[in-house]
Formats: sequence, structure tokens, C-alpha cells
Amino acid sequence: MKYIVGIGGMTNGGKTTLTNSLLRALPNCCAVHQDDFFKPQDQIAVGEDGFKQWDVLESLDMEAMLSTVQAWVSSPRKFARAHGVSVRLDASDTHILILEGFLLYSYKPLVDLYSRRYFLTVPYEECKWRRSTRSYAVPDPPGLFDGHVWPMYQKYKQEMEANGVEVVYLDGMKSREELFHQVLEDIQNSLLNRS
Ligand SMILES: Nc1ncnc2c1ncn2[C@@H]1O[C@H](COP(=O)(O)OP(=O)(O)O)[C@@H](O)[C@H]1O
Ligand SMILES: O=C(O)c1ccc[n+]([C@@H]2O[C@H](COP(=O)([O-])O)[C@@H](O)[C@H]2O)c1
Ligand SMILES: [Mg+2]
Repeated sequence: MKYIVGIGGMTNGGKTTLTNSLLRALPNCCAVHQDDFFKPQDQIAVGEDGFKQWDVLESLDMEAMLSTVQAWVSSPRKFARAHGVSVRLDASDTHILILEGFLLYSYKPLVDLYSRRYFLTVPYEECKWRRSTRSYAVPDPPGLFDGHVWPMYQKYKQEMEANGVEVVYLDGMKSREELFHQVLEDIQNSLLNRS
């Protein structure tokens, strides 16, 4: 069985942290990180607001991300081996792929592929604070969070809801451990119901 999990939601909601814990716990599990598909800096548009528009779908090479997912779908074993994930021969023939990123549910060709879509959120103040402690490959210029990051987050979330995309909301204010156990249990139950 092939099972694709989305760990989506806002920037600094805790997506990468949660994904890394799940990867260690789930057998035959690979991950694809949306952040790996940002286009080079010189291809990122500059908006009327003067900010580079990093937080829009067009700043990501989603076709390349889709191809990567399709490679996993066509052969999860080969994909796992190529990505250094050991395939457990004793485990049932279940293969899990985690897609992780801040705009997972806004790209049409991917949206129906998920078996389960999670969406992490934290309140605005917490998000802004966590973001201020991060160092990205391209550092945030002053004012980016309020001028670009937060408005784009709200826009895409509203679109997702208007399109009726079903997600399981996760409270990113819970501890790392609590979130990990909640999602691990939920995935395990969902897998049991399918087998
Ligand atoms: N459950 C949590 N509670 C408190 N802080 C967290 C939690 N999960 C992650 N963090 C911290 O928040 C920041 C963003 O986490 P990260 O997993 O990189 O988020 P994302 O990938 O969603 O941007 C990091 O400093 C991380 O250590
Ligand atoms: O990784 C990069 O190259 C990169 C370059 C510029 C910006 N980012 C930021 O990465 C954010 C998404 O990653 P994350 O882990 O915070 O969800 C998004 O809000 C972007 O503004 C990321
Ligand atoms: Mg991340």
C-alpha cells in the first residue's frame, strides 16, 4: 500500500520538526521537502511592495516537486534506496511518503494525491517571533513578515478553505512530543483502517 501524508501549514508552525520525528518512527518512510524546490533568487519576482515574492506558488518549481513524487509513486522501493532509506523486509508492504511544506495544498496536480493532509498553525505573534529566530538561506529583509509572509499565508489558506480542501488542523502550540504522538497515532490508525 502507498500512503502519502502532507505535513503542511504556516511557516514556523513546526512542520520540519514534526516530519523529522515521523521519519524516524515510521517504517519504509521517505520525505520530500517543498523548501528544496525554491527557484534561484534571480527568478523570484519583486512585488509592487518592493519585496521578493518568496511566499507564492510561482517561486517554487512545483513541476519538479511533482516529478519527484511521481518517481516515488512508480517505485517506492527504488526511491527509498536512492534516498538512503532502508526498506524493512519484515514490514508489511506499506510505503509512506511525507510531503512537507508551507504551500502543499495550493498546487492542483498534488492536492488529490494525499491520503491525509495535516495543517499546522500557531497564533500570529508566535509565528512572527519564531520566524525572527530563524536564519533562512536568504535572510528576511525588515518588514517582510508583515508585508509579505503573513498576507500570503492568509491568502492561500483562504483559497484552500474556499476550494473545500479537507485538512486536519494541528495546534502548533502543543509540545513537539505531543504533536509527534498525536500524528503518529493518527497515521497508524488510518493505516489500520485501510489494511
Ligand atoms: N511544538 C513546538 N513547540 C515550540 N517550538 C517549536 C515546536 N516545533 C518546532 N518548534 C521550533 O519552531 C521553529 C520552527 O520549526 P520548524 O520545524 O522549522 O517549522 P517550519 O518547518 O514549519 O517552518 C524552530 O525553531 C523549532 O525548533
Ligand atoms: O529556503 C530558501 O531558499 C528560502 C529563501 C527565501 C525564503 N524562504 C522562506 O521559507 C519559508 C518556508 O519555509 P518554512 O520552513 O518556514 O515553512 C517561506 O516563508 C519563505 O519566505 C526560504
Ligand atoms: Mg521548514
